[in-house]
Amino acid sequence: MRVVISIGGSVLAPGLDAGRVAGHAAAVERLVEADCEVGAVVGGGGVARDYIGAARRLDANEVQLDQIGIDVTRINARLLISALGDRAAPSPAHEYEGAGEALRRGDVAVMGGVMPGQTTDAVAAALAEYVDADLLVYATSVDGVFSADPDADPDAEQHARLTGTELVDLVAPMSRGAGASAPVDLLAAKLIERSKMRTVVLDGTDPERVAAAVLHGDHSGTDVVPEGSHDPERWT
Ligand SMILES: Nc1ncnc2c1ncn2[C@@H]1O[C@H](COP(=O)(O)OP(=O)(O)O)[C@@H](O)[C@H]1O
Ligand SMILES: O=c1ccn([C@@H]2O[C@H](COP(=O)(O)OP(=O)(O)O)[C@@H](O)[C@H]2O)c(=O)[nH]1
Repeated sequence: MRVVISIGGSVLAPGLDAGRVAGHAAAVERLVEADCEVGAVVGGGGVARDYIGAARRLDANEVQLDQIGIDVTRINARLLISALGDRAAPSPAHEYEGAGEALRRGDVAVMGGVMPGQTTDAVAAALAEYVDADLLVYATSVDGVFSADPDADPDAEQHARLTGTELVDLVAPMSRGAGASAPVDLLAAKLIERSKMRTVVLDGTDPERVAAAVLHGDHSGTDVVPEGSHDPERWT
C-alpha cells in the first residue's frame, strides 16, 4: 500500500518536543515495516504563524509571508527526517518528482511546502495524486471535518463521511490568508475531488491513530470518499 500522510505542524511540533517528533517517526516506521510506501508532508504550525505574524507587522506581502511559511515547513520536515534517520531521503523534496524518486528508491519521502498561495494540505493532495497513492491521511489537531470550527463552536458537528465535492463546498467559504486555519485548504479539496483520492482527516495528536487508520482502517475522523460511493461501511 502507498500512503501519503500530511502531518500538521501543530501536531508534529507544537512545542519543539523531540519525543513527539520521535513518536511520529515511529508510527511511520511501523507503516514501512508493514510494507507501506510512505510520503510524509509536514506543516509549519504555530511557529510558522508566529513568523508570518511578525513579518506581516513588518509589511511583508502575502507571497513573502508564504515563503516564510514554506521555510518553516521545511525546517519541520528536517526534524522528521532527523527522527527517521536512514529510512528517509536526506532532505525535504522541493518538488513532486524528487519525492516520487525517493519512494521508488524505497525511502520515506518527506516534503514541506512548495509554492506560495497554498498550504501543505495541497502539497499532500498533489503528492498523493502524483505517486498514485492508495490513501491520503491528514493528521491534524481536530478529529475530522466539522460543520463549523470545533475549537470556536461547541455545537459544531463532525462529518463522518463526505464526498470530495461536499468537502470543496465546505471549505470554499473559509478565509485563506497566509497562516489561516481550516481542516484542509481549498486547493487540497479540489485535488481530492478531481483525483477521487481516498482520504481521511483525523486527530493525529497521538501518532498511533495514524498507523491504526492506515493499517486497519480504524479511526473516528472523517472519510472523504469518491463520488457515488454508497458503501456505508468504513473502508478497510
Ligand atoms: N469546519 C472545520 N472543521 C474542522 N476544523 C476546522 C474547521 N474550521 C476551522 N477549523 C480549524 O482547523 C484547524 C486545523 O488546521 P491547522 O490549525 O492549520 O492544523 P494543522 O497544523 O494540522 O495544519 C483546527 O484547529 C480547527 O480549529
Ligand atoms: O506549499 C506551501 C506550503 C505552505 N505555505 C505557507 O506556509 C504556511 C504554513 O503551512 P501549513 O501547511 O502549516 O499551513 P497551515 O495549515 O498552518 O495553514 C501556510 O499558511 C502558507 O502561508 C505556502 O505558501 N505554500
